Amino acid sequence: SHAWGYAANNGPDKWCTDFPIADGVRQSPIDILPGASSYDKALKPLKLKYDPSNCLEILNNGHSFQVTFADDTDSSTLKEGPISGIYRLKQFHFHWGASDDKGSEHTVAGTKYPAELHLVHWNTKYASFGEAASMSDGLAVVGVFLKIGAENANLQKVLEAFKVIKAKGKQTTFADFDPSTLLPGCLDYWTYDGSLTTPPLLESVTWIVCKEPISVSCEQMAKFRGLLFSAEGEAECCMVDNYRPPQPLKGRSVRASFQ
Ligand SMILES: CCN[C@H]1CN(CCOCC)S(=O)(=O)c2sc(S(N)(=O)=O)cc21
Ligand SMILES: [Zn+2]
Repeated sequence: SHAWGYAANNGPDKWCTDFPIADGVRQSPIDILPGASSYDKALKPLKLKYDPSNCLEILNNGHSFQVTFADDTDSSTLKEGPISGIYRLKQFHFHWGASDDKGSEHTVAGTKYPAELHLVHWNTKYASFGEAASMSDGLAVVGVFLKIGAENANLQKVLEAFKVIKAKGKQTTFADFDPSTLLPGCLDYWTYDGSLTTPPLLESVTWIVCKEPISVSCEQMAKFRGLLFSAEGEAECCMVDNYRPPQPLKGRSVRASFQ
């Protein structure tokens, strides 16, 4: 069986063949309906603490690009919010479209954003990321929407690395980056129980989606679209539309940390 991707022959509508959980009860992303979400006053503010020295490398994995972090200590963590305990930052990555009218995975009352940032954390009650990824409370992903506007200076360092990770399988060292510079000023969020949005689609994610987007310029979005799904020597295939569409809610409730 050919590897999964986002094309017509291996994209989201085909994933259920190799990953039957694609039709599961807590799949992500979803369309968030603010009017149907319930304010929960027990939800705490997000407590995010990131140490830039934990930043290791940036790589093109053929599905997105991701920045990976050292996760052998509690120096880059997510606490409070809807979760209990300590979750460590493992990596962040993005999803985006071929044009500015699509690209995010979560949508808000049907509105698609041009891109979405995911900060992936794992529950330290488990011995490793790999073990946590298979547990119902194993992962917590913070999602941040990107909206077309002013150039985002905090993205420049990431964009500059693209020239050396253009093709699938390329990676390079990436140091001293503080992912908190990519968070919006207001950390109001929606939260619900979901899954990875790519295979293996594990139903182990507490989703925390920020209401406020961060900005990205259309020139910066053009650079995202200059990355390739394809490896060196293969026919070039632009890395665009690497997003899964919203999935059925199947009775789940979405809580809001704000009124
Ligand atoms: C391209 C593969 N993407 C996966 C890779 N990982 C999963 C691998 O787990 C097996 C042990 S991951 O936990 O880093 C992760 S988080 C998200 S998302 N879009 O839902 O934030 C996708 C993925
Ligand atoms: Zn993602």
